[in-house]
Amino acid sequence: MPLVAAPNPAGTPPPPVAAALVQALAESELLVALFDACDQLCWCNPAFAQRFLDGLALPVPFAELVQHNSRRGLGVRIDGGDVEAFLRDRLPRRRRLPYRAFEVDTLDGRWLRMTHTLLESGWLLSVSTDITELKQGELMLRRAQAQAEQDARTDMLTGAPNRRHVFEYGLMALQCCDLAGQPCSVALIDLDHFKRINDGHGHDMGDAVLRSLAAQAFAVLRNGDLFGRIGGEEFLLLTPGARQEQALEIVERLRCQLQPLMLDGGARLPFSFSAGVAQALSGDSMDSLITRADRALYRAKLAGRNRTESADAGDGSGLNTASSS
Ligand SMILES: Nc1nc2c(ncn2[C@@H]2O[C@H](COP(=O)(O)OP(=O)(O)OP(=O)(O)O)[C@@H](O)[C@H]2O)c(=O)[nH]1
Repeated sequence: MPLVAAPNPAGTPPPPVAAALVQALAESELLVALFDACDQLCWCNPAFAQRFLDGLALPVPFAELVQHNSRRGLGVRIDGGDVEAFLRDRLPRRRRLPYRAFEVDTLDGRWLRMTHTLLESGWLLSVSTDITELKQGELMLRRAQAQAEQDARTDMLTGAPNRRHVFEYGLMALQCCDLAGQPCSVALIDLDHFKRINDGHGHDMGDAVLRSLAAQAFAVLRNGDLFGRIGGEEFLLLTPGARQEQALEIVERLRCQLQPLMLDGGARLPFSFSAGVAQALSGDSMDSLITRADRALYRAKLAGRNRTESADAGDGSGLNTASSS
């Protein structure tokens, strides 16, 4: 007999509709459960039973259901793993709102989106959907996005921050130091006769030298310092909070301790760099600051390389010379 639409679709369905509803719940992949006013699980559909009942006979108290599934390694993941504390916290809160929707992850690594509807009778209808695949996709997307953001800031050859990131971080550091009345210095670092290394040992060996310099620089950095690659064989060390003399000390420590590249067979390929150090003046941009460091670097190259020169009045800074070789 064809079903006739009920005059009040929200009211009690006629028996055939009620039977169809129960059948639909039985076949559904949704996890459906009904808890009575004393929080005993009184009815659930097969999907829920298969997942959480594991032979438990109904009615079963909510607390027992949680304990049972926690022991089986299938229950809700509980921070700190203290099931009793979880129950003490949750039991009074389960019926505070007429409707709640939330996500939980379970001990077997799956995710559920759950809804709790408090019925007028005081019973609680729980309907859950497995959203594990959705969550995994979301996680992969988040990881890919974080990786893309990291790649956009990183020089792929050396793993050091790239030019864009150095300039962005540098501008921020300049502004912060200026506001705080703190010094901020940079060292422009340029490998010496790098063309000769490329020509004499090959481009790959040149690449290995670039990587070696970056790795050795990371080892001398202080918290808040940044060492990045801003050009082919040109690097910038940014030292927020450091005066010119302190930046000079840091770069000199790196220069004097620089280890040669170890080649196959135990041979060593020594390399060096020259550097120019400059301290920011109020209102300096990254460009104006680097221009002064570049003039100091130029003098270091002219003076024979493998040395560090500091910006002085002649470079437009008005600061004293503090060179080292
Ligand atoms: N291996 C390698 N070489 C690079 C890279 N980027 C730039 N170079 C090389 O770096 C060399 C820079 O040469 P120059 O500008 O003449 O400088 P230099 O030989 O270091 O001489 P000085 O700076 O005057 O001491 C060029 O031969 C470039 O091809 C890179 O990513 N890898």
